[in-house]
Amino acid sequence: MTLPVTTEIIVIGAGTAGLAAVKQVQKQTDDFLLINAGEYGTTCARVGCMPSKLLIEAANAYHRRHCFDTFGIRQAESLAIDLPAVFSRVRELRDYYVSGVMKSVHDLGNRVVTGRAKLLSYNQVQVNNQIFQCKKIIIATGSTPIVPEDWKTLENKLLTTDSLFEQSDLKSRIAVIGMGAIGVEMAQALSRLGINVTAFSSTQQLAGLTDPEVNQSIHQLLQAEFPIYSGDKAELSETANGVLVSAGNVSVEVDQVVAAIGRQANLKHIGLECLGVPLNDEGIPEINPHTMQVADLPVFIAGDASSLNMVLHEVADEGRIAGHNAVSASIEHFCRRTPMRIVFTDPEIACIGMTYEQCSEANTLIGQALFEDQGRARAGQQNKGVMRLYADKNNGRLIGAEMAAPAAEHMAHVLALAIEQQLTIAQILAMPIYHPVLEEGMRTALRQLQKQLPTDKAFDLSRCEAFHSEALD
Ligand SMILES: Cc1cc2nc3c(=O)[nH]c(=O)nc-3n(C[C@H](O)[C@H](O)[C@H](O)COP(=O)(O)OP(=O)(O)OC[C@H]3O[C@@H](n4cnc5c(N)ncnc54)[C@H](O)[C@@H]3O)c2cc1C
Ligand SMILES: NC(=O)c1ccc[n+]([C@@H]2O[C@H](COP(=O)([O-])OP(=O)(O)OC[C@H]3O[C@@H](n4cnc5c(N)ncnc54)[C@H](O)[C@@H]3O)[C@@H](O)[C@H]2O)c1
Repeated sequence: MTLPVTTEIIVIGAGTAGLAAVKQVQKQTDDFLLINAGEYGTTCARVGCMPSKLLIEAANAYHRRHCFDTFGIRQAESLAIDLPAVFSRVRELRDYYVSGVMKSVHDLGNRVVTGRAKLLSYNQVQVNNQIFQCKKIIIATGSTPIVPEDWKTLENKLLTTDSLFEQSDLKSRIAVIGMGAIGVEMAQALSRLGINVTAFSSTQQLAGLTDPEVNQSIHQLLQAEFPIYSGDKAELSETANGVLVSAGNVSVEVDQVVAAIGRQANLKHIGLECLGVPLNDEGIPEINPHTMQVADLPVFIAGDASSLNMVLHEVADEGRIAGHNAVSASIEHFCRRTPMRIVFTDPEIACIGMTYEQCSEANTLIGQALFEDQGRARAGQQNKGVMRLYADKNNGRLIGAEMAAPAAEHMAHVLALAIEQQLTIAQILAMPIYHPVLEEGMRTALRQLQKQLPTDKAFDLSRCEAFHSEALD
């Protein structure tokens, strides 16, 4: 082995978190190295957010044909899906998104080292038989789909989102195992693309929802499109023709399986044992979510690797916090944003702020809106789903929301801002809401909350002074 190479900062992992950390580090110094193993281009652009949304867009576009007749558009039955063409577009646009990331990595020039990093101590990293000595280490190694050892023998009958978007065609019967965000998104998309999908969920709760009303609503809507067996862990065994999926007393034979049973942090073989801090069952040390620091060591863990919140905007924040603290004279604490998760099913699922489960029953009021009869939703044949808003009984503030509703992705952002700003229901109702928009549904839920509060129920508008002009007053 050659003499150690010294550098100020080492960032391990060129994903969204790692690249965000590098950007932050570059504000102070160019004395850093970015070490990456595996493919460049980030999980988000390569095999995550972007290709999954591309597949969903194609599936939803095709699915719209079911309401064409209602709109007076005929001969929808002559439309057909061309799966190879669908996947080809997914990859073409995916490659475009990836190329943007590749350019930013390329611009880092010889600051980038390709190879698998392993920690030797809190200030030494080994890559390709070379030792690098540094002052601070940022670990942003991402996560990997969980695949039980005995499922791996199924080889190409078993897909994950790492392989799904590489397919040029799919077999006709697919089981999706796990109904978290990935499972519900992919099961609905594949079903809408004409695949005979059967879904399995070990829990009754879909996509992390905790509100039983919202969960029941989306469960019924999805169940109308494909069967969902929930409550038991699925087990797989190979058959001559495919795979037998068994859960409780249900057994279904399929051609292929998509495993969506969660993701695990890529920390297993990185050598965290050398840090001398306790590791949990998943091999993860305690990480301060406001600093991203591990204990009081010069080591930070950010992004999916931290397992704190595997969604992109949080992952990017964690990278920035870690990068900032790695080059700062002292460790700074940062507030985290209002929690927000959006799952791109139709209707979309969203959870903002406190979940139903986190709200105290004694201190929480609930306002609800059903979208079945909502004006704009009916106009667009999107009239399904429910929104539930939670307010603090004591101060009238909005504290959380769960929904499965059309355009939830947009309403979620408005609600997140309101929660972040600690607005009361009366203050939120003071904003203008246009007509006819889906947000009028949200106003229904807000008004329901307002009626339960001891504040002014009569008017959404606040009172002002008279103008003392006959014409205006
Ligand atoms: C199918 C799917 C859909 C998703 N959809 C959404 C969505 O709609 N919205 C949303 O907000 N989030 C979504 N996510 C989550 C989001 O994509 C991830 O949270 C995010 O991409 C994780 O970024 P990261 O930087 O932590 O990891 P990554 O982008 O995975 O980067 C980690 C990098 O580290 C490298 N690495 C690993 N080990 C080592 C090592 N020992 N040495 C050197 N390098 C190493 C890896 O090869 C990789 O290049 C989705 C995820 C998936 C899988
Ligand atoms: N729209 C989005 O924001 C989005 C989309 C996709 C993924 N993601 C992120 O990716 C991460 C991973 O997503 P995920 O859906 O893979 O994981 P998850 O942990 O959210 O869900 C996995 C589900 O599989 C179930 N399960 C586990 N073993 C099972 C078995 N043997 N049989 C049946 N069910 C089983 C679990 O009970 C759980 O409900 C999430 O944390 C999410 O943050 C986000």
